[in-house]
Amino acid sequence: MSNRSSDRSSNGSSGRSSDRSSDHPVAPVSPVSPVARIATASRVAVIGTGYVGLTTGACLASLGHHVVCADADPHKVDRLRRGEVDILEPRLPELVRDGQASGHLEFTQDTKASVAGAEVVFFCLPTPMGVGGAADLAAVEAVSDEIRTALPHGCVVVNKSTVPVGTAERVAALLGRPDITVVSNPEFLREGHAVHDFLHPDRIVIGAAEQEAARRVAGLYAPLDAPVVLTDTASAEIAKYAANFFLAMKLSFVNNLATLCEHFTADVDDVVAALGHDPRIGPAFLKPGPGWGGSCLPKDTHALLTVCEESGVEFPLLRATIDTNVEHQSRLVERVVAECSPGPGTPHDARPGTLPGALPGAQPGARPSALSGGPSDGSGGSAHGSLHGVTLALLGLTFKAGTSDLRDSPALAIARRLRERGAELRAYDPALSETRPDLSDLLTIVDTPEKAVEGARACVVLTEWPQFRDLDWEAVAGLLTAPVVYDFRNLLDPDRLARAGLSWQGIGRSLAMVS
Ligand SMILES: NC(=O)C1=CN([C@@H]2O[C@H](COP(=O)(O)OP(=O)(O)OC[C@H]3O[C@@H](n4cnc5c(N)ncnc54)[C@H](O)[C@@H]3O)[C@@H](O)[C@H]2O)C=CC1
Ligand SMILES: O=C(O)[C@H]1O[C@H](OP(=O)(O)OP(=O)(O)OC[C@H]2O[C@@H](n3ccc(=O)[nH]c3=O)[C@H](O)[C@@H]2O)[C@H](O)[C@@H](O)[C@@H]1O
Repeated sequence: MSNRSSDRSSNGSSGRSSDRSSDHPVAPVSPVSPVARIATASRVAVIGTGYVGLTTGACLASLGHHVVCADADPHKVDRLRRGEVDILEPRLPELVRDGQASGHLEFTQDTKASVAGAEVVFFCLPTPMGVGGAADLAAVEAVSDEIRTALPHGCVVVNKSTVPVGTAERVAALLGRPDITVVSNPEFLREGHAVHDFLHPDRIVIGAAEQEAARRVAGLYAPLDAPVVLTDTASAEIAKYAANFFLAMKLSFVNNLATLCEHFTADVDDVVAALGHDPRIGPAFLKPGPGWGGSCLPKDTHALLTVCEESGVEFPLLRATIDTNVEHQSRLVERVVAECSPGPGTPHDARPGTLPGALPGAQPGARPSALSGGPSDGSGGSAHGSLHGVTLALLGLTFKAGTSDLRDSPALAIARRLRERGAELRAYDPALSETRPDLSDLLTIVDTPEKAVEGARACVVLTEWPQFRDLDWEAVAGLLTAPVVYDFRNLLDPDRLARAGLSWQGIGRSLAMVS
């Protein structure tokens, strides 16, 4: 394609306020600075009003475009028409209500009707993990079929969903409309920062076989101050998977690094700080945790793996990235099992220092050779320990702080493994205490942290909600039967916990180092 180029938008590059260079899971939600409105408004349809579609629709409307959003879920459409947004995204409810009030934003359940008069039609449809790990394109295919005859002559169909390479061509074939160009315009927003990221993107990637279609899509974003990468559809599709794969790779790297640090009584946070000063590496996205998850990183890495396997392309790093995540979670679970299993000589109500591998929480530094990690031989300790009769308190269930999304949450993956080992689980998550999703086959959701820890054998922090830092840890110590806190986000202040009489166990950091 002739328009392969990497350039900057006409607005230049200054002034963007993206906070991703310092991105880590506990980053505060960044303020969204105002963005100028468009000079020439377009008529846009957005199909699918989830995290990506609703954000796209509401933000494009805020720029001055006329947007009709369609969704197959009638309840969601009803709620949106009433201005009710059921996902946790700062500023999104306001943008939805403003868009409706100004007449720039409408919602319908009628997908076919939504495209009437549209110059640009966005697909923001789910592409979940399907059989064998491949991306399930059922929604994309169904909608292509549904709207093919209703699309206005010469309009542009834009795929914002994350899809395997070749999908733009496939959608074009399904539409069977030579007058219509299918453009790939992958989305890079993060949940919990969706509006900010949409209005202040690091880059806008547009893949198209026709310059005119690419220009029309780029024009929609004209007020945003962002670099635009114009390319072909295959490159745009690969760029999206490559970004999520690279992010996952950083996390698998840092989680393995944490294990290495545990082995040598080093401090992973200091190691990352040292790495991060090198501008070729940077500090972002290197916070160790309970494994990476969420609605996209797991499904996208698996989908890319399937693409590689099907096309006969070897990409060993990708397999290693996925496997490392699973192994990391096993290691964390085995740590808990090894220390909390009510085996001989491990009484349920043991005090600090009497647990195998536990650190004397009230005396940081008293055992400098003791690591926050459990067995560091890579095996993660005994795989045979049982947690039958053991109650554990889980703090945090969402896949990261700032969202209520549970899709592929590492917290749930760890909970499932602990449950398989026989543990009774009581969980508190600030984003779920009102909605209380039914997870009754796995755990009990309670509405305060105190109810979670009362009578529990230990507490496991799985999501980095900042408010956990300020819990009444003295009260927690009094409610747990053994005063151990597994901080799998390195969120808490170990000295603060020690003062409360709790033994803190983080990832990749020894108590000797943190004190
Ligand atoms: N969630 C995220 O942070 C990001 C997601 N993506 C990608 O964007 C795509 C959408 O993701 P989300 O917005 O998270 O999904 P979502 O699950 O939140 O929303 C999808 C919406 O599409 C609707 N839908 C499903 N089938 C439909 C049909 N046949 N007709 C009309 N509406 C239909 C659903 O009712 C739902 O409201 C996926 O490919 C995802 O990988 C890309 C970047 C960020
Ligand atoms: O394609 C997508 O859907 C999106 O996927 C991720 O965004 P998101 O799923 O919102 O979540 P992230 O903030 O990337 O976090 C993913 C996982 O990594 C974990 N994480 C993240 C950063 C870190 O330093 N450490 C860490 O453990 C989080 O806790 C979480 O489990 C990408 O960051 C977005 O750019 C992308 O658009």
